[in-house]
Amino acid sequence: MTDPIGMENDFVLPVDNSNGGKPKMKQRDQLESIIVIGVGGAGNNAVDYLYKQEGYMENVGNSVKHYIFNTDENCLNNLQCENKLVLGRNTLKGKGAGANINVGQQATQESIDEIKEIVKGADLVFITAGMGGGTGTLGSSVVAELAKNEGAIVVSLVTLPFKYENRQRNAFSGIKHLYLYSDSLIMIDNQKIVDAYPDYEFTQGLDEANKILANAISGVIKIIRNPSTINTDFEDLRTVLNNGGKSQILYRSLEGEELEKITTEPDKTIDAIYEKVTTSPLITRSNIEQATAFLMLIECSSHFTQRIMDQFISRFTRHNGEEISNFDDLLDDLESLDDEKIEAIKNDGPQVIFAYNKLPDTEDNRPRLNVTIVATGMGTHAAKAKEAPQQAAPVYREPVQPSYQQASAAPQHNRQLDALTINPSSQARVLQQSYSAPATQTANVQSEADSAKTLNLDLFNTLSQEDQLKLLALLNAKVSQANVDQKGNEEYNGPRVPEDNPLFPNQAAKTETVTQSQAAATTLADTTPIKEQHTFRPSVSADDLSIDD
Ligand SMILES: Nc1nc2c(ncn2[C@@H]2O[C@H](COP(=O)(O)OP(=O)(O)OP(=O)(O)O)[C@@H](O)[C@H]2O)c(=O)[nH]1
Repeated sequence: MTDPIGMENDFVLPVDNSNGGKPKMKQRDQLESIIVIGVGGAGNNAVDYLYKQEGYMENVGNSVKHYIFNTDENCLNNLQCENKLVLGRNTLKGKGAGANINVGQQATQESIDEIKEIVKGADLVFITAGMGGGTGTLGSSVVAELAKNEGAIVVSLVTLPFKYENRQRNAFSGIKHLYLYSDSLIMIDNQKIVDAYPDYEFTQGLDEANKILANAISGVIKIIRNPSTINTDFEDLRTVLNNGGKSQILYRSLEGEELEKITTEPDKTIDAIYEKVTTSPLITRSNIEQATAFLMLIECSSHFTQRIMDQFISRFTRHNGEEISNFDDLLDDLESLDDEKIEAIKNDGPQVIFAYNKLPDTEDNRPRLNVTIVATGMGTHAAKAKEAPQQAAPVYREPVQPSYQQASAAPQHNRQLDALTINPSSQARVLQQSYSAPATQTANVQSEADSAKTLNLDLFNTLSQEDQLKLLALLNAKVSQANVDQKGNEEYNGPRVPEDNPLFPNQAAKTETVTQSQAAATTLADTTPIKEQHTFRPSVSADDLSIDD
């Protein structure tokens, strides 16, 4: 059946490189370890879909290990993938988890030793699962956590249930956990299949979702495995995913009519291509215009000239072609090019790492384009700031206004309070929810001689309520400013390179740190989810406060 809205993808396959030769694969011992794991029925089907695609195993999949995990042994036996693991076999005896997410989680935990062995030494692990069912919903996050503990990049691709299944609560419980252990989480909304393909036969509709999952997986593998004229590799993927924020993987294959006017009306055609690449009828909202880094593989026919490539990539990076004003001056005076001047050069827009491959010409000289994109940084502070460049000081998130602030007027000038300084580099354990701090907590107060003496925060309770309000308001302002300074430096200079940003620290550990600190002292304006909190929260503890007398 033809695609009714003309937007779905062909399958991703490697292409000949521009020299006309076959792509040369790396030697086996040079290869990163890539593993694809399908957990539960939907996850198993997505891996099976990959298997069945003509050319996938020969061209992409052979250097990758594929596994299907399920509590339901029958389901495993009906699929082609030969690496199968029955989860919780001792307890469930090969029967399914019966839509019970706790049963699925326990079954997966029962098989933890086998899973650890499978993900041992992995560099990149793709996990696919259907959210809402018993096995994949929480089983996937158990697998993701084990993979992350191995130091792997974890890319999770999941489906959200149809509305009529009434499994949304389970589904979001799964997403919440999986998000913690995933460097990238791609969600396909099954309900959107109904809207986009209402007349498709049921399984054919499901396959449209499976196709997107499969394309995302094979597209990323291609980006890091296949040599091209301009090459990208695993480390590029690591850099881009290390950029933080939400990420999205997009793939689109276009040709014929869709690109007919690429040489005569490039602007219009590029707008149309952009629209098609960035909107998929099934993937949940991507907000790709907020991305702060892109990894792209562009495979295209000779119609894509230098000028058209410039226009096309700039469409994503929002680069408007304006010259950097002082660029020539800098070039003319290289001898005086010091660190300060280099620091002042603005990288205006998201970073792009791209691979390029020329597609062989067809007999009828049809324009062709395959584009695979990993976009990251959506929903981050930097991305928001790009949307609102007029803001003088970037704001990470809308803090919930604490009640004490709503009640108080703007803080009055107070020499002692004004001199308050904050060390923004410490972990988040902010101010007490109530004004009375535990007697054990202290703040450092600096005398004029700059020697620190200690103020017991019990003293805080001796202040009048008005002074307490002033102090708290001022602290909050200082925290925001410190955060702005710190994050501004880190995030406005483009994506962080791995050296600056420890690679994928154990997310579980992160969560624990924040949870402990939350227990120690509840933050004043705290309604942010744990992961976001870890990333964006102002970081100040009572121990980090000092007051210049
Ligand atoms: N797109 C797509 N979605 C599927 C497919 N199979 C199942 N789903 C969805 O995934 C959800 C979970 O179903 P399964 O993966 O079969 O469930 P499970 O994780 O194996 O859990 P149990 O069957 O309870 O052991 C369902 O509610 C469906 O919404 C599929 O082949 N394609």
